[in-house]
Amino acid sequence: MAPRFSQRVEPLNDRPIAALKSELRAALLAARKTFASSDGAAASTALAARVIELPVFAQRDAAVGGYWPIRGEVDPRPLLAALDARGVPTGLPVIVEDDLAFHLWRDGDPLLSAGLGTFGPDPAAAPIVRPSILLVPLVAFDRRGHRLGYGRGFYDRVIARLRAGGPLTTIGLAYAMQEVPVVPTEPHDQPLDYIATEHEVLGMKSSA
Ligand SMILES: Nc1nc2c(c(=O)[nH]1)N(C=O)[C@@H](CNc1ccc(C(=O)N[C@@H](CCC(=O)O)C(=O)O)cc1)CN2
Ligand SMILES: Nc1ncnc2c1ncn2[C@@H]1O[C@H](COP(=O)(O)OP(=O)(O)OP(=O)(O)O)[C@@H](O)[C@H]1O
Repeated sequence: MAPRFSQRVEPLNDRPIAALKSELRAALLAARKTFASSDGAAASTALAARVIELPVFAQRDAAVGGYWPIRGEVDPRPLLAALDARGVPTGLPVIVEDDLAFHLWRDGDPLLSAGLGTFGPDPAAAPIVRPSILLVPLVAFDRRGHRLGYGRGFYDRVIARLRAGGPLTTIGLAYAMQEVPVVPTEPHDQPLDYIATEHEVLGMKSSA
C-alpha cells in the first residue's frame, strides 16, 4: 500500500547543511538590506572607530585587503580611509576564475567591474598586494567566528591560500543584527580571527 505522505518531514538535524545555509542566507540577506538602508552608514562609521584600535593594524608591514560594499554589506570605506591616513596599504579584490586577486586601491582611485556585480581596481594598472589582514564581508556570523557568505566559497578559498603563504589575520565586518546562534559549517569553512560590529569586536583566538 502506498504511504499516505509521499514526503518525509525531516528533523532539523538531518537536513543537508547546504540547505540550512541557503535558508539562513536568504533570511539574513533580506534583513541586512532593510537594516543597511536606514542604519548602515552610522553603523559602518561606528564599527570603523572600534576596529581601528586592534593592535594588528599597527604591525610593521601590515597590508589590508578590503572590499567594495554591495547588497547592504558593512561599508568598509571609513576604515580603509583611516588606514590610508596612517600609511597602511589597502587593496580590493578582483575575481580571477575561482580566486581573488587583491590590487592596491585607495579612495579616489578608479574602479572597474571586478566580477559578479563587484567593483575593484584596474588589475592592469594597480599592483598586487598580499594582505596580512583581510576584512571579510559576510551575510551571517556566530560567536564561534563562523561566517556565511554568498555561497560561492571565494573567501574560504582565498583565506586558505593566503594562510598557506604566511601570517594572516581575518576580521569579519558585520552589523550586530547579522548574528545568529549557530552558523551551520562544513569542513572547508574557515573560522575568522575577529568579528567586528558597531557594538563590539569579538576575538576568537585565546591569545586575543
Ligand atoms: N563586496 C564584496 N565583494 C566581494 C565578495 C563579497 O562577498 N562582497 N566576494 C565574496 O565571495 C567575492 C565575490 N563573490 C561574490 C559572490 C556572489 C555575489 C553575488 O551577489 N551574486 C549574485 C549574482 C550576481 C551576478 O551574477 O551578477 C547572486 O548570487 O545572486 C557577489 C560576489 C569578491 N568580492
Ligand atoms: N578551500 C576550498 N577549496 C575548494 N572548494 C571550496 C573551498 N572552500 C569552499 N569551497 C566550495 O565553495 C562552495 C561554497 O561554500 P560556502 O557555502 O561555505 O560559501 P560561503 O562561505 O557562504 O561563501 P563565500 O566564501 O563565497 O563568501 C562549496 O560548495 C565548497 O565546496
